[in-house]
Amino acid sequence: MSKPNTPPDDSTTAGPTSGTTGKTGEITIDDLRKVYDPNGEHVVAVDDMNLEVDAEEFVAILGPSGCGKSTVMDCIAGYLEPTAGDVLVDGNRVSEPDPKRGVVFQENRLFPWKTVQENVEFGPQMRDGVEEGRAESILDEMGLDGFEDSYPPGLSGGMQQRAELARLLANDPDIMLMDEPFSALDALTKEIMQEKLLEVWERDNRTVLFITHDVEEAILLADRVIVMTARPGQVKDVIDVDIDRPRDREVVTTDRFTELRERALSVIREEAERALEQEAGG
Ligand SMILES: Nc1ncnc2c1ncn2[C@@H]1O[C@H](COP(=O)(O)OP(=O)(O)OP(=O)(O)O)[C@@H](O)[C@H]1O
Repeated sequence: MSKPNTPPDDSTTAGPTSGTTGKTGEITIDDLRKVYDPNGEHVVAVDDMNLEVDAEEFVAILGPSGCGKSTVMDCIAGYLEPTAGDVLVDGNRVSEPDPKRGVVFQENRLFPWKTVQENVEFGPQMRDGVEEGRAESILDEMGLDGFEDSYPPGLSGGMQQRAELARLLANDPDIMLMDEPFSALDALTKEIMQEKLLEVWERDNRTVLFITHDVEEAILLADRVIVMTARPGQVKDVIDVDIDRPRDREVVTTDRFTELRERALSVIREEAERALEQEAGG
């Protein structure tokens, strides 16, 4: 990648902060366009996408399948270079991955040949060394006390995702980029993970960008829900989730939650139908 990236890839360096707030983790997506061109196919995944995410905000992204959600996230992570436009974090153009922008996918990226604790310590070890007792305390918080020496393949799906979250937190990220992180989990485990994430976020206030297909999950967790259009993806609707925090599962039974869910569903339905028409049209 050719574009300059101002902050060095060093988590010990105090990075620039967001304006006058002193907070870090502000994301600016500015006229983002991403075109894939495998075998000359020219797939415009995202076009004219604009979005500001405040430092420490929790934003969920909903949208029809294939509308470019993961593409946007991969550009923020620094895995993909935009075709046009910019992605800025705290005012600096993103051009490569950085542990300050931690990513969680549906399938974990744990090393199967390393123990849970070794996985959690791997990131810090590669940079400035492991702080005594830190991995243990994060694992304890994730409910993995006693599983430090287990190998990931021997754990349940929910425990693997908790270990994945612990691995991410060990890097002390400003931004957590989460791409359908709980969608492969059973309903109960998913609820437990949502509560765990809310607990961690409400305490640490890191910026979270959370892709999901689950409208209830988006509204339960986020400050704002962004609904994207069918491909090429751009922002179709922004829903402010004006429900008090801390939130618990009871909020899903409230009238306000139902109103927000209906609004999100109707916008997504419209865009999902457009996406289907596009597919049918080739
Ligand atoms: N590496 C690639 N090469 C070619 N086309 C790609 C590539 N990656 C994604 N695409 C296409 O770009 C579009 C957007 O894909 P993307 O994965 O960002 O969408 P998404 O909204 O995350 O989808 P889903 O909800 O199904 O996960 C899709 O049409 C997809 O097929």
